[in-house]
Amino acid sequence: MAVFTPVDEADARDLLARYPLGDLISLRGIASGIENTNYFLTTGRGEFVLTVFERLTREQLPFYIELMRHLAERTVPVPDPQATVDGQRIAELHGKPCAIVTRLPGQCDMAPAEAHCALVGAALARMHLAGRDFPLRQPNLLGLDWWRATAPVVAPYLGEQAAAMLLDEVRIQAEFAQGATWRALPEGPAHCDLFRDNVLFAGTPEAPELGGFIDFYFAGCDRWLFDVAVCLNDWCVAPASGEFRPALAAAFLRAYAGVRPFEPAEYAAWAAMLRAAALRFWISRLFDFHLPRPAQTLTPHDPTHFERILRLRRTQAPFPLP
Ligand SMILES: Nc1ncnc2c1ncn2[C@@H]1O[C@H](COP(=O)(O)OP(=O)(O)O)[C@@H](O)[C@H]1O
Ligand SMILES: N[C@@H](CCOP(=O)(O)O)C(=O)O
Repeated sequence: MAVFTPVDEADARDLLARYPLGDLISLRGIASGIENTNYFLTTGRGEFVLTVFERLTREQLPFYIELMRHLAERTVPVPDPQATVDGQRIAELHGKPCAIVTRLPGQCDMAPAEAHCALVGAALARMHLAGRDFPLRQPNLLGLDWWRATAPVVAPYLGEQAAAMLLDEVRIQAEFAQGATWRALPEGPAHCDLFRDNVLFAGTPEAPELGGFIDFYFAGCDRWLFDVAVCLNDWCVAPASGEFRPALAAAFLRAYAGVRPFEPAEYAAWAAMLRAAALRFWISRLFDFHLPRPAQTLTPHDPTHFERILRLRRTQAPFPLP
């Protein structure tokens, strides 16, 4: 359950008094999610999501909030942060920063078909292109520097072989990030966590329509190919083994490349990037599993899933880019 900060109707009314969004009609806590407190908020002007930020500070939020605003303005389907009557998109509730964003239609689909993968691939490429003129810069805060700092912290919780693989992969990724191929990769604002639970679909399972992308709070400027690799490792694999499902991977990559064709450096970097994406989530899952935050009440995600995926990506040829 992801309501860390309880919000009652009186709180919501007080908050809404600062926004031109009409009166409160209903307020309902959202059970899923692991980072923030989220409520569905219905007002006289429509349906919104109220997020109370549990981890991010007010100073860290403008990058995420302005990025969503920038993308929404360019018709990428993402939550649109609403402004108060005095033009602020970040407010405060119970001493924590909060935001009200538009509610996107649909639900996530944890068993996607080719049609879902194609919709997400094309929209991800559109999102990357739409972010090119976004003026704020913030690195992916869970990128290489964080892997280097955190891998030695979590390695003692692993067996000898797994710890050796973890530290070896961090070393390889650090070398890779020093090279000309990495420097030539196109980059810009990236979602960095576009897993199946962060994409909503309307329509029907047979004829899905994209509701949009949510949960931008791990976003940062990174190589666009990293976003593609994060998606491939989640959307296009058999859940038990982590092996690629070729039809899903092909549908995703073809749709992405149909909007933004891959560049030569991206072909050269693809195998390393699939490993980087597996490493990123293996480390964060190990960290959440072995060193949970004091207030964390949720079951952490299984780290061994990404250990398995990393091992596969280190030993098998990658699914080819089109
Ligand atoms: N803008 C939105 N539109 C519709 N549903 C949303 C929106 N934002 C969040 N949700 C719902 O809230 C859930 C948790 O949100 P999420 O951002 O993933 O939380 P967390 O950051 O805590 O992981 C999502 O799975 C989705 O059901
Ligand atoms: N996608 C990450 C966990 C981040 O959680 P989210 O609910 O905020 O997307 C993982 O699967 O490890």
